[in-house]
Amino acid sequence: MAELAQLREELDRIDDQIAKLYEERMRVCGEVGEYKVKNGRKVFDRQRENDKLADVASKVSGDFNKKGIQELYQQLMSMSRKLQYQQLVEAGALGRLPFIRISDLDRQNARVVFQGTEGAYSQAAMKQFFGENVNGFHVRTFREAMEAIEEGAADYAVLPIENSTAGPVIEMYDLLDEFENYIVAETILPIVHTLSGLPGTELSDIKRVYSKTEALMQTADFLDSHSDWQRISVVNTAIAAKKVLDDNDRTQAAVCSAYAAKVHGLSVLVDEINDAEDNSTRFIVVTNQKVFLENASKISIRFELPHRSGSLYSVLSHFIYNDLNMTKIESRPVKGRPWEYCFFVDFEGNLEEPAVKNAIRGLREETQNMKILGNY
Ligand SMILES: C=C(O[C@@H]1C=C(C(=O)O)C=C[C@H]1O)C(=O)O
Repeated sequence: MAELAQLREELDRIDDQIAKLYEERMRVCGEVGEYKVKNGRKVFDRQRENDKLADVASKVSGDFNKKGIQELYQQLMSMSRKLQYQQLVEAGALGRLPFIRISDLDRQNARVVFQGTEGAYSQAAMKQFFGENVNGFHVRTFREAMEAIEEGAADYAVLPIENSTAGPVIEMYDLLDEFENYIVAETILPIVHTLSGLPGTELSDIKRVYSKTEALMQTADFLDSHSDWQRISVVNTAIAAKKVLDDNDRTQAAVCSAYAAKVHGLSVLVDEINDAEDNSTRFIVVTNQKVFLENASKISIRFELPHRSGSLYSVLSHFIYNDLNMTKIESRPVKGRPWEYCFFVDFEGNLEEPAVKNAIRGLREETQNMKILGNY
């Protein structure tokens, strides 16, 4: 058996050839890139790549090597594409994205919709973003809010997308996918729950506590210290507050925001009863136009991928290669196609930056049904 040093020398000789061939291949890819820039051709050619993978696999023996050379070529072709996308940037041929830059949102005159009722956290988020005097109205469901935007009954909707402790609002991702509405802003609202009741209520009077299931869960430690209180779920924290007022009963209390308590004429009996001190919810501001603020710094996109090993890995390389910081990824099943997934990715950037345009160009060509959900 040969010595290790000897074997390594042999590998070095082989690698010298591979490195030279790699450079030569990339040089030719650059020429292909020039041709494509000149003739307005797409960088990615799926058919050609599939043929190439089949061809190289047929030239080696054994499953292990067939798989290995295919992986290697996927990587090689991905580098080749990146070189060509870079050539597009240099030639100023990245094109225009179908989004219009604006300098401000008209917060004063906007008509804004939120889901829930008077005193809901969504309403607080709306006021936080649009101001106390906002021209707002509420609907019963998230879908109705999306419809109001799509139809133009409202200019903007303020909708929850993620809670710091409970995670994503899954329904919102499906609705963003379904509707032609776009995210133009986001606002993070600290969620501070109170125990509220009729003015003059003593804690010793209370027998029943009403709230939304999630709010009861987020205040479980506090409620556990009053284990004789019965916990009852209703659809919304603000509706719980309204019920306590309507029933005019001191044996009842609600877990709701201080704002909901105020709106429904209740007194805060105990403030800040949530278990996690930093409990907060991220709300998005949605509209029916493809616009983005000039200082926008975060982009949300969705796309589908072929059901093939390595496809997500290959697509995510566009963020790494363009030095873009990916901040979030979610996956959701594709409707009507069992076990296929659509991905929602957030990353930092503005649609006018070349690195962003470059990544989006690559992603659009290499994924299916890519949609920009907004830059905000
Ligand atoms: C080089 C080309 O561009 C891309 C890269 C390929 C490669 O590196 O072999 C193949 C197809 C294209 O997706 C080409 O079109 O031939």
